[in-house]
Amino acid sequence: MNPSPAVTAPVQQGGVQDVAAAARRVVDAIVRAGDAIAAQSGDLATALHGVADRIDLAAPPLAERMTTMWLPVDSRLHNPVNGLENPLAPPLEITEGADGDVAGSVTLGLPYQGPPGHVHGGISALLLDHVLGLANIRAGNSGMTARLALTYHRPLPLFEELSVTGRQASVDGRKIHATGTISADGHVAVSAEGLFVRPRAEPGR
Ligand SMILES: CCCCCCCCCC(=O)SCCNC(=O)CCNC(=O)[C@H](O)C(C)(C)COP(=O)(O)OP(=O)(O)OC[C@H]1O[C@@H](n2cnc3c(N)ncnc32)[C@H](O)[C@@H]1OP(=O)(O)O
Repeated sequence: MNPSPAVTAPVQQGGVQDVAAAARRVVDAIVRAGDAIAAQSGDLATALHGVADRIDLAAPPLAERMTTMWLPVDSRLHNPVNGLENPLAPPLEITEGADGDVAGSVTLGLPYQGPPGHVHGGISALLLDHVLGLANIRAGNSGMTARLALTYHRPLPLFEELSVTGRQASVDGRKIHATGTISADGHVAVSAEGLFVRPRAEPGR
């Protein structure tokens, strides 16, 4: 039997992952500081634009980047959930369960706030869509999200470690069902049922 495809990417020190981590820190600091940085806003904006200009100068043409970033390892590095090279990714730390399930842990700060002190519901959907998708990839049968039904049982706290789980439940032709949860302090706060549809095979493939 083939081993299930890996859904985690290697952690690297000193590369693009460090730059993404620094950018994440900037986002968090801006949201935490709020009006406290109003007096320095001109200087700060100029400095940050300067950093963005340096990075833009080094970036390849978009079409080139769009090709290389979908190589299998790169897609695990740049996605907006556990992609360590993507500053938008919280990032969720993924572990692959021995039983084929996928689990993740993450602690979310103020940039992800919805209700006061709690996680925005759309962020929960993002985490679960991704982890259910990864569980399907691990199971060797994956597809596009066609429907994602979420139940919000209780508010999900910021600043506490959250556990995210996903598992493939069944496969019916091109239709794949997967389920998952997000828990805090051992209590399920959000549960999900997803329908994923494997794209039709292209003619000649
Ligand atoms: C590290 C890498 C990270 C990897 C993990 C990432 C996971 C993230 C996953 C995503 O976020 S994907 C992006 C969000 N999803 C989309 O953009 C999908 C947009 N929709 C589509 O592209 C198409 O609608 C889709 C491929 C889902 C289905 O189109 P098809 O033309 O292949 O479906 P078709 O009409 O042939 O239906 C096939 C079966 O699925 C059913 N179906 C399709 N869409 C449905 C739907 N929306 N709700 C319920 N059932 C649906 C349909 O009824 C039918 O059932 P039966 O076989 O029983 O008749």
